[in-house]
Amino acid sequence: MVGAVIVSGGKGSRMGADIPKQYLELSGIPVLARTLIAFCEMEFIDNIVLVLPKDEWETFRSLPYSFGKEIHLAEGGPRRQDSVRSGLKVLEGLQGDGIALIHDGARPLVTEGIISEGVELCKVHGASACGMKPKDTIKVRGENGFSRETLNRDSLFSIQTPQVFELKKILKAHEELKASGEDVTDDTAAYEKYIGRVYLYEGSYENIKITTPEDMAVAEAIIKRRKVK
Ligand SMILES: Nc1ccn([C@@H]2O[C@H](COP(=O)(O)OP(=O)(O)OP(=O)(O)O)[C@@H](O)[C@H]2O)c(=O)n1
Ligand SMILES: C[C@](O)(CO)[C@H](O)COP(=O)(O)O
Repeated sequence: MVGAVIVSGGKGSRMGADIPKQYLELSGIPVLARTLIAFCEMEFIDNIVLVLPKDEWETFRSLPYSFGKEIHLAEGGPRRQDSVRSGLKVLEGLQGDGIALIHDGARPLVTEGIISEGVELCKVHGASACGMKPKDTIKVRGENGFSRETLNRDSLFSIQTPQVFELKKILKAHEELKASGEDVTDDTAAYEKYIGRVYLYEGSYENIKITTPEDMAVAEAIIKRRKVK
């Protein structure tokens, strides 16, 4: 079985909006609804778990959308990794084992191709995550503000979601991570620490994370361009 955990338990503090960023509308449809629709349209996805702060469950249930698949709710935690763990546990209750896709609720422009390629590559390599080569030169900045080093861009990859794993393995990695008290910024880091390597494939420069206000304008422009194409 294949399940998706969509994490939307964050505060959206960098967006600085009056409402949680997942309810901001892009061409009339909330960010989170766009993300869920993308996953609900995929026939091979058996289960969808949405991680949300408990006090947003009613707001979510009152959204005027029928997603065509049951959306199971899990409670968000203080850090992204806590929200992911919470979602994976609910997914384990639903399907026991199989494959788990983990995706940011704040990445509404993910495509069918990116999702299905991630699953296929996970089946071949054990784990996969998409990303893109950075377009800029990447430097290490020293504490005093001066440049310290220029990294070799050929081997750098800016990581996105979905990230795809065997459910039991990524849950084990997250349980170990919790016990260790360490922080990570994505699930590949948890997997690499306790399980093994992750195959990295090309996502899209359009698969952006809605993080700061200008991301909304960029996302609107991408949606308009897709309509014209
Ligand atoms: N405790 C958290 C923190 C983040 N996320 C989710 O992880 C994704 C990526 O996080 P980010 O874009 O950083 O969202 P926020 O944490 O909400 O943003 P900010 O850091 O600006 O507050 C988002 O879909 C967010 O809702 C989550 O489920 N639980
Ligand atoms: C998971 C992620 O989107 C991969 O790029 C990213 O690490 C999330 O980071 P954030 O600081 O929680 O936005």
